Amino acid sequence: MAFSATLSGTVFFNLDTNRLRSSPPHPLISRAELRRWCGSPASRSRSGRIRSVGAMEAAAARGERGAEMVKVPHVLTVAGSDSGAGAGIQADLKACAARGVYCSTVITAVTAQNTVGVQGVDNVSEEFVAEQLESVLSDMQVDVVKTGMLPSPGTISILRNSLNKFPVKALVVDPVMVSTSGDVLAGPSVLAVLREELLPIADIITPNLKEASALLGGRQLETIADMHSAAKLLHQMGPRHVLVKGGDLPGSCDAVDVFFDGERIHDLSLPRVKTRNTHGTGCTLASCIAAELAKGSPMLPAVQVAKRFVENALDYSKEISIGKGPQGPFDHFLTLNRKVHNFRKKMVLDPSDLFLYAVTDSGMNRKWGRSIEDAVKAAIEGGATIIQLREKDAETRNFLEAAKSCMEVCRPWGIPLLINDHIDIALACDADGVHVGQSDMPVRAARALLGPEKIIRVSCKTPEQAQQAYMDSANYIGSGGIYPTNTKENNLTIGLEGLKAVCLSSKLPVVAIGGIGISNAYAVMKLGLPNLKGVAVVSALFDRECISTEAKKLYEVLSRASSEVK
Ligand SMILES: Nc1ncnc2c1ncn2[C@@H]1O[C@H](COP(=O)(O)OP(=O)(O)O)[C@@H](O)[C@H]1O
Ligand SMILES: Cc1ncc(COP(=O)(O)O)c(N)n1
Ligand SMILES: [Mg+2]
Repeated sequence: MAFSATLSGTVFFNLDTNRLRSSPPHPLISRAELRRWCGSPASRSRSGRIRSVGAMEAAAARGERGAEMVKVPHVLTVAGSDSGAGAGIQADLKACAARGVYCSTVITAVTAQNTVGVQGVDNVSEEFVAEQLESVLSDMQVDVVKTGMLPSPGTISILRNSLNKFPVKALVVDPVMVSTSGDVLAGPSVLAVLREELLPIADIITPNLKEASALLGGRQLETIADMHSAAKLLHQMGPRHVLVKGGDLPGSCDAVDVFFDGERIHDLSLPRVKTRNTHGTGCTLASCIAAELAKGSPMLPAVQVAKRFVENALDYSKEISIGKGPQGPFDHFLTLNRKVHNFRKKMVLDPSDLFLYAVTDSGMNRKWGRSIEDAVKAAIEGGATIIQLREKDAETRNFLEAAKSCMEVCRPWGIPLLINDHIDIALACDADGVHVGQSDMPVRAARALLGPEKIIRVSCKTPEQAQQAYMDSANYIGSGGIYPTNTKENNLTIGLEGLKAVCLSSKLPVVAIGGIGISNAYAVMKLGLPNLKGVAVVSALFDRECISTEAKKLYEVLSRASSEVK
């Protein structure tokens, strides 16, 4: 297939001929230089990596060679500012960032707004809207334009002219008119020009019930059947697709939006989240649609993804409290509601946390008829300094529930909780980190998923593995099996000699594991090895009748050994 990527209009690559050329030939950059900068043709064409001549010149001026540029999907939002940052430009920026898309902004109005309502509106002059549009569209490769508050007919005409001059891949029109608080953001004067100039060139319009009604001259919209008719009538005004949003549909326990593509009606339904934090849902939905379109999605999947994103964000944010008014903003990044505020959150590992490392075992808890939360609680009461959940045969859903409950147990004590192997579960319950074995997810990949603040423990049997763990940005090492153990099948026993070799070569703190219990913990700690910060135990705690008593005894033995070697 002839694949010719037009790279910023100046550099072309053709897969058939395998040739790169700059057009016209660049006076400063030779063809060989061009090829070197752009990297291998195969990787570039597949990943869409590009380099414009302008960017190459800038890199050359900085003395850089070989770096690649990546074209990112780009949404331009033309909308009003919300000082409370729940809706408008601010929601658009957050939505695009959350969806991994670059967002530039042309501000049409500045509102003084909070969770109570809109206290003031100051429209940006039409000339200055035009100037912002020219600045962005003439320079940046905008894929999709999304509109929000367009407060005057003149602003709409200016936008239409800019889009004629700088065509984009798609236009998403959210015909913002009234805020959810009931305040007017764009009066009836915009209706005619909106219908005549913008709707006909829109790829999708996303009115809520009030806006659909206003566009249709005050038609009553009270049922889903009304929304179907409205979608069809609005489609006749020219947009390629119509989404009539039913966030405000009275008496429905689902949030139903009606999508019409000119042929088929789709009722898009998701559970209605019970929350006051719905300020900005419309702006967010339209921005997410724009973001998905900018990534290359077809329309219906873009709308479905966007709707799920809004529902998910509302669900995550249902308990957050910002502002005193009836309609709060929500959290686009799904982070504000983590229940960490009252607790000491471990951000980095303190090596002394490794002292008595308790690793749970579902089989043993079952045998003794204990819940995992109770087992963890007892271990902590007895002196365990860190917990690792190792639920080899639990189903993901049950494991996540157990992990969440154990987090509730650990947090008030300031005890870190790690998840064995399952990075998804660690992320979902906001655990302090993970433990990975040599055949699990590689540490680098785990780090990329977990970010810089989570703890990663990796199993190492040899000095080479210990060095690799350090280079891969693990936080510490679990080394073993020190003694033979029943907990892990076919586990090579490295003995105290093996532990010594790992500890002496490791730049990371080490915790010893494997067959350690009350009878031999002393011998391990008594080695007094540099970096050896503690022992990890499974059966010695969890395969005993009284976990907290065993933990206490172990803690005492370890304390005695470590005070003797100091
Ligand atoms: N409580 C809710 N739970 C789930 N989805 C909702 C809720 N409220 C609104 N939505 C969804 O958010 C999007 C925005 O809809 P809506 O609130 O009607 O628009 P606007 O913010 O423009 O008034 C729609 O997809 C709608 O279904
Ligand atoms: C500046 C500005 N633009 C748009 C909205 C609508 O918000 P919603 O997303 O709740 O419809 C708003 N309240 N303020
Ligand atoms: Mg809206």
